[in-house]
Amino acid sequence: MTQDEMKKNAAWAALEYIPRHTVVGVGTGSTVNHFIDALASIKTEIKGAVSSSEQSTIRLKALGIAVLDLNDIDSFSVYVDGADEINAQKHMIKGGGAALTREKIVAAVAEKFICIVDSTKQVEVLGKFPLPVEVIPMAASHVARQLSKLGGKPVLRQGVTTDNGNVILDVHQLAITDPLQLEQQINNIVGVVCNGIFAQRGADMVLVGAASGTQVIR
Ligand SMILES: O=C(CO)[C@H](O)[C@H](O)COP(=O)(O)O
Repeated sequence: MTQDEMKKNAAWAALEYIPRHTVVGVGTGSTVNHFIDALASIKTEIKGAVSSSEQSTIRLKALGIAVLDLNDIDSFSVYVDGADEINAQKHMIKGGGAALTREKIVAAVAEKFICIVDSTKQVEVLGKFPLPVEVIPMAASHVARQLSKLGGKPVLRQGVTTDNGNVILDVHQLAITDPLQLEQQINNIVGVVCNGIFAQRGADMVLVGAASGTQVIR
């Protein structure tokens, strides 16, 4: 089974956990693209979606799913998104697709975060995947210096501007043994908009697509 087939299995398995007649939170990425396809199959049974990126919005609308403004919604039940890495505590690194800030915002409003991944994303310690940090462009050098002091090797992601008009620093060589603390520490650097550690708001449930079937971790 290919990695993409494992992603697809996890994504379609999420349908079972989507409450009907409500708004659904939708993440970003290739795994989520499969989830959007799955969501289209029940589009008449949901009220619409809140999207975490322009990319997902385009796909949702193309498949006839209404996209709602987060500011018009007080709360909703379920947010479904992928991850670049996830540990046993359901803490994640996200932002490989540069959508981390909007993902964190939409996830914050959801009652439940369902993470859909293939089994290659499961790790013991976060940090092998370079940690994405969204930064105000004029602060990029300052933030890079501060991230270096934390032991990381920040690299500006070339040719990428986020949906919010910012840049991404990918921080290599971090062994993230205390995700909660590092998430907060990086947030405190002036010029940082958001970092890709999702520990304060981790996942509530993980669906792991593997060759042997889809595993549910609660
Ligand atoms: O955080 C993300 C986008 O910002 C994605 O969820 C993450 O990069 C995983 O992507 P994929 O499903 O393509 O492997």
